[in-house]
Amino acid sequence: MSTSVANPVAPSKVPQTAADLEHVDVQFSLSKLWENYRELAKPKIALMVLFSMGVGYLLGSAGEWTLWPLLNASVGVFLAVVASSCFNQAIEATTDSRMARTKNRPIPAGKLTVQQVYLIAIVCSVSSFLYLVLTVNMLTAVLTLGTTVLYAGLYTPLKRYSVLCTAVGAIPGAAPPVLGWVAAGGQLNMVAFSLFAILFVWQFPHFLAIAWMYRDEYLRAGLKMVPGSGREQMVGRVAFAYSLVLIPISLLPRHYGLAGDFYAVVALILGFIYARSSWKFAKDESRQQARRVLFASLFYLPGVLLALAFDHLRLLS
Ligand code: HEM
Ligand SMILES: CC(C)=CCC/C(C)=C/CC/C(C)=C/COP(=O)(O)OP(=O)(O)O
Repeated sequence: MSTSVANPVAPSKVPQTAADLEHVDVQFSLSKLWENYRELAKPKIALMVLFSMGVGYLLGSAGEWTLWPLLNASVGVFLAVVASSCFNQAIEATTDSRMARTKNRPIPAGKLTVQQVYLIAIVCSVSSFLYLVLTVNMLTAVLTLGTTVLYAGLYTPLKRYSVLCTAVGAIPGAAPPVLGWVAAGGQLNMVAFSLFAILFVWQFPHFLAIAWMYRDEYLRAGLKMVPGSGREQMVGRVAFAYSLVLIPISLLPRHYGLAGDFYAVVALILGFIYARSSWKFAKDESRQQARRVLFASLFYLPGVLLALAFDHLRLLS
């Protein structure tokens, strides 16, 4: 494992004497330390993962859910998300340093070394696996570890070689509700698959909009994230096609009896809003329209999951 990243501590800042040490602002250092670890964990994405997992847990427990197993599953999956993100940042230290969006992450900014981040990744991965085996169940532990392996071991290196990487990355991305489902004792059946399918398809307009916005950065960094080889309107059209496919897919939970008409109506309305933003993006590939697709995606997913959870509880009561 080699690194070209500079030593995080500049020599001029290293305290030389005991008197210097007294002047080290402990509070400042702690807040800096916290900032580094927060950046490593990608907290907003982690929150969305935990929320999706929580909804999967609620649906998988068929009305018999209790708080402790949910908290245990959340701890285990959170550790795996941190591990996944650390592996990703350690593997991509060089490409991250070439993009404005990622160049201030702890490794390219010289605040943590590649080795330190790999160490955190391994510790979090092992802790996640053991924690889930001991407090939840073996299936959840194995699937969560598999999710990290797929994300860090396949998707992340593939970004440099093929645009198909995003279809691979969408598999770990769609795993969270299934992890919650199996943590609650649910079987790996078509019902669990319907939750997976919603997140899987949802991701395409989400990351196509992002890939288009950052296409120049990705190109400079040598990452193959944008389909269509630069052809006009290609990215928008693909995003729109996926947003249309998402509409019938989003109705599967109703088909399997997880939720009822309330959910179906909300899913149709949100699906229409998401498809409309993608359609506008397809017609006018601009930064503003791409941002709107990203915004619609971040509104769609929690909205659909909330409606699903709410309607499921309504049917049970
Ligand atoms: C192949 C799949 C995915 C790719 C390539 C991807 C990529 C990205 C990127 C690059 C950003 C940063 C956008 C920016 O800085 O402007 C982002 C934002 C975000 N993504 Fe994804 N994403 C994927 C799947 C997911 C999944 C599965 C979730 C959650 C379950 C998710 C949740 C989010 C959230 C919440 C944000 C906003 C974060 C923020 O504003 O800091 N993404 N995504
Ligand atoms: C254990 C578990 C549930 C893990 C889930 C991992 C996870 C959140 C996957 C999301 C999907 C994804 C491909 C994100 C983008 O990564 P990127 O490398 O393209 O993002 P970046 O360019 O910002 O690093």
